[in-house]
Amino acid sequence: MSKTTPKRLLLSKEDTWIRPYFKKYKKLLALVLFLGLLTFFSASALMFTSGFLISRSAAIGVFNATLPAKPENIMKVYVASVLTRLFGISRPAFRYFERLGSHNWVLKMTSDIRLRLYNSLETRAAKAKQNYQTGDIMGILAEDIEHIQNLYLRTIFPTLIGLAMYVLVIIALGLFSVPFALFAALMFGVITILIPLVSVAVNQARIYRRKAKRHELYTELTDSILGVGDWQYSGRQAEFLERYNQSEASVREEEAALNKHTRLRNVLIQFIYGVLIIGLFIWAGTYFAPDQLNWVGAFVLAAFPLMDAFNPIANGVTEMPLYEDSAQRLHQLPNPDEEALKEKHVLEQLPTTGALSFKDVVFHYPDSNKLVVNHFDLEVPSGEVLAVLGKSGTGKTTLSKILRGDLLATSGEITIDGVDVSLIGDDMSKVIGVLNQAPHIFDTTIFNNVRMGNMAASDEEVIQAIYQAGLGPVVDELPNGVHTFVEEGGKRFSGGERQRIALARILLQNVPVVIIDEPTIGLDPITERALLETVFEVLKGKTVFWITHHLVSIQHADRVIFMEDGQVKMDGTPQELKATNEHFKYLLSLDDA
Ligand SMILES: Nc1ncnc2c1ncn2[C@@H]1O[C@H](COP(=O)(O)OP(=O)(O)OP(=O)(O)O)[C@@H](O)[C@H]1O
Repeated sequence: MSKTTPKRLLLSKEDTWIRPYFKKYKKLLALVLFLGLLTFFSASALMFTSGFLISRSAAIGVFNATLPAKPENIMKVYVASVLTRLFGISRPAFRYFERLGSHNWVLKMTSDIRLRLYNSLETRAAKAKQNYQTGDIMGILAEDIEHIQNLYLRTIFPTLIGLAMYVLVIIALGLFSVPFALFAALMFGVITILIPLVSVAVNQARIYRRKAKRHELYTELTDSILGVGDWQYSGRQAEFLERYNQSEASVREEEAALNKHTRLRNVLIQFIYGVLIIGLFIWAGTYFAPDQLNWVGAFVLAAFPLMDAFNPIANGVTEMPLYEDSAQRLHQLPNPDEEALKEKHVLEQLPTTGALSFKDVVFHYPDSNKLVVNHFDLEVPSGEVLAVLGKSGTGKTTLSKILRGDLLATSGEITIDGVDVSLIGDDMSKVIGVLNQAPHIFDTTIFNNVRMGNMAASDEEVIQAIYQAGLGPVVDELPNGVHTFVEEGGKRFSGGERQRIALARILLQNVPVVIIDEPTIGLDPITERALLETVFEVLKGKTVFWITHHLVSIQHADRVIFMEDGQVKMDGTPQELKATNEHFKYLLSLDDA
């Protein structure tokens, strides 16, 4: 949490998350405000007519059967009774429709914001995964968006309605007496303007603190629940509970301080009301002639419902810093509209030939400063088979994940046919296929597993890919052929056969680039060699990024690089390296053996 207050964003011109909805749903907003105004008008009018009715009835003795009632008096009482009934019905009716409208407005708007949040996170999934913990996103969804709902329901609507009532009441009083209207303007001004402003100034820091603590609580709790097994295995459940209870107590402490302030503020507001009501009583008592005293009761009673209109303003405005903080956090997310534009641009020119370019790429995992990829430079022409060798932990797999956009480079540029990989997004599966140690085999038929590579492919194309991947001899032996169920995880088939199913899927995907990350681990040398023969045969023409530890089939590579500490240490054709490089020769001899 920063101590300095950030530049105000909420409802400013730069606000792209909340302000635009005012325009988008402006008609419904105007209706809601109008209904709100009518609700309070009806409430005051109800009290006014009731006050008049009671005083008048008492004065003329309508209920006193011994006194004769004049027809004009009865008429006045009659009109007042009808109006009382009318306002008695219209007040809850307007309230109901105002609630319906305002909640409808807010739900529309928050559903738009949620969608926008999803798009924002989804368009840059890799970046989001790196930059936001799950708890962060929970915090945004649960806290920030809820705050924005409250911003409207508890602050903006009541404040606008309250201020409009304020103006109307002062004008109405001004018609009777300008000095008293000025006095009321001052009193109501203190309640609707001065107290809310002072309250927000006094509580701003505390509200930020409470929000930061609550957010920490969310993040911590989510992380801890996701890793609850670790807490249990390490026997530290008590420590976990202790930490959680401490965080919660600290949030409660802030809340208690805020509640105390709210109680004091409410007492002050009630006191000012008291002064105002007494003032109103005295003024009305002197203003109306002795035979018009029933208006006194009407005026005094009409003032009471105004409390309901003005009270929420102080509460709502005091919460502004909370909303401001939520607005700041939402604005830190990537702007989905801009991202969508970029992606649209990229979609029109999705890579087709597969020329790879790494320029000064640097990467470290968020929890470590070690540069796993360290100022890495490499150009791979389209159609080249590149073998990437190197000791365990030198960053080969990490580099391939950056290439696929699953991880976002800390700095540097990676492009395929000139297109920045981070912009390809969900379309990456149309550009890069992956054959790795553990291909995902779904619990369905061979045919369906392969079809997943390209749902638009025809049956013939699927079958062709299955045969190209060398599964012909296997499926021909099966009673149901390509429609045989693979069983869970493909356990009906051997490791080599599972890799061939994955290979068939890649063939159907028809991608320009394929990453091969040691798919032959665990296979016997004969199966390994046979699989690699098929792989390089069927992938001819594609750019292949082949991560390997040993040199079986290395003759299929056009070029070999050695990685060390996240950099290229050696680079050449297999023939060149065989002639010049001792380490390469040594590895070859190991494989031959
Ligand atoms: N998710 C992760 N978080 C933190 N560090 C990681 C993560 N994944 C990998 N590393 C670290 O990054 C370094 C490079 O790992 P990487 O898997 O890219 O190496 P590699 O060369 O592919 O290794 P191998 O040949 O064994 O597969 C290692 O030190 C590894 O411990």
